[in-house]
Amino acid sequence: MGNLVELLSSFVSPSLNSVLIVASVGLLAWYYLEDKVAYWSKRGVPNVPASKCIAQTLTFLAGRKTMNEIFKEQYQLLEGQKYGGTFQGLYPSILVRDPAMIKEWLVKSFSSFHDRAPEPDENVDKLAGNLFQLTGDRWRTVRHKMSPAFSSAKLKIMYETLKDCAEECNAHLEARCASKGETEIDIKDFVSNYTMDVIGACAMGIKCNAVRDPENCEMKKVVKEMFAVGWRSILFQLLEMIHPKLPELLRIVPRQPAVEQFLMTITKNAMEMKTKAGQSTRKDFLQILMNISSSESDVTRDSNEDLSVLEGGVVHEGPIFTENIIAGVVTSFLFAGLEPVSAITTFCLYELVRHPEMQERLFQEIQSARKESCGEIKYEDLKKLRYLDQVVNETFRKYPVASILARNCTENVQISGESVVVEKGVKVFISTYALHRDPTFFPDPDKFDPERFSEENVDKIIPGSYLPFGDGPRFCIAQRLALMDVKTMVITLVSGYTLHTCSKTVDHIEMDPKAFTLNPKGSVWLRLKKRI
Ligand code: HEM
Repeated sequence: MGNLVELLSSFVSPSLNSVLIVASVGLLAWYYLEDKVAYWSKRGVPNVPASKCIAQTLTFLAGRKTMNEIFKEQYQLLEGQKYGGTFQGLYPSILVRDPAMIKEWLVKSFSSFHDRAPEPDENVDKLAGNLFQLTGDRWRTVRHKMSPAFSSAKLKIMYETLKDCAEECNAHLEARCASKGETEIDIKDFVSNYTMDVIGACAMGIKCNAVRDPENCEMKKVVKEMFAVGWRSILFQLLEMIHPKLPELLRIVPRQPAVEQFLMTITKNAMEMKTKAGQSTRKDFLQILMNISSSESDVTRDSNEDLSVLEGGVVHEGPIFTENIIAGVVTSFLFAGLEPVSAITTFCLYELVRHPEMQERLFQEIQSARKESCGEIKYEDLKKLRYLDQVVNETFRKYPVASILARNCTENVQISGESVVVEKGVKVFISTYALHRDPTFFPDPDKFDPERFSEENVDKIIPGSYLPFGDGPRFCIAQRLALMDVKTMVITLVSGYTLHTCSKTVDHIEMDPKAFTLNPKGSVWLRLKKRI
């Protein structure tokens, strides 16, 4: 080969030589790119062209559009299709639109779509050993062992923690209302402090003091950093667009190393403190993980969760609850538990301000539950609050905070009734934001209407069209905790205060284009008036 190049070179001038080399490289690159971008067209699959997808991702990275809007645009471009091809950079992915197909892929065909992404390299990303990112049997084992942490018995204990945190919020608000009987407040920030206290206590058994002393809450700062879209996360995504494994090869993680360091250290310190303190009766997530790790777990199977699919596979043998896995799982709970819960609570309170009649109906419902329960809303009473359930469900419909579901195709699968084969490695996306705002499934989607979830109407919702917590064996492990968390805060505020607009309340909440979840942009101001 070397001789051939030399021979050819002797016939052409050096400048012609360079032109030939550049042209050949260009031609090869063209064939490579052409093959990539024509992936779906060659297979006869309707698709959003790669050029459009790349342009959309760049608008997200430039902070001009939210990821939800982009997926909604793609969903609309594929109008009339059950699914369609899209691209993540140069790599093919599928956006599923049809609720029946969504159900099938998330639930029935789970064995072909059991991961969210290919297995990460934990040597590069030390926190990658968490439930979101774990794959295959290791995910199966961790999920199986962690599920009992969300059983009814454990939730009942956590409810007491939630109530303590809500009490602290109430004391803070009462102090603010002391002179005038009312106060104006950035409810987004306030609720996020409450959520920080709750999740710090539930995840690690630590007191974050975010409500009492927000300025000095280190954990809150770190969580903010974790979610911030900075140059690292932008670079990470640009590299991923070229090749999904490129960031890993270049040892780039989407967050600052200091964040990782802080979280590893705080988990390690908390573990050391717990070990020193001896066997604790507290059942925060870290304690449960430590118990599993030392094979002293006293957790029992949660009868409410169907683990049959999990049990269908091989449960991983051998020690997997390493320090990194424990840190990964527990910190993923911190992140999963903070932004979505505080965002949904904020949206819910904002809608209640916009709909005073709903606020009043909710207040009456809570009051009568209190009367029946000697003045206190107990864990068991939560399920009696039907209207609260409707209001919260409708908030999740209009604002599905975790609005994009992702799966990685783990083996070639033929689409039912079609010749198209989804190849191993193709990413699958579901935009709950687009589904929840599709008038086919939810008429007049911009209207906040809790009646969609009334006893008479709830059965009209098409299975697979309403998925605030995902579906199938990988649905949100903490769904019931999240609902309890949101409801406790709403009960506290609606019971003690009437919620109103103030001069700083916006007419329409804009979404933060820099957030990965659906999150209000900027502050959300409300006026709280103490009930007498
Ligand atoms: C409003 C609150 C929340 C919402 C809307 C929400 C939503 C979701 C969604 C949509 C998924 C993906 C499901 C799927 O792919 O099918 C998920 C997964 C997950 N969530 Fe949540 N979540 C919330 C709160 C929480 C909390 C409080 C925690 C932890 C304490 C948590 C922990 C997790 C974990 C660990 C997963 C990954 C589960 C797995 O892959 O096995 N989430 N959540």
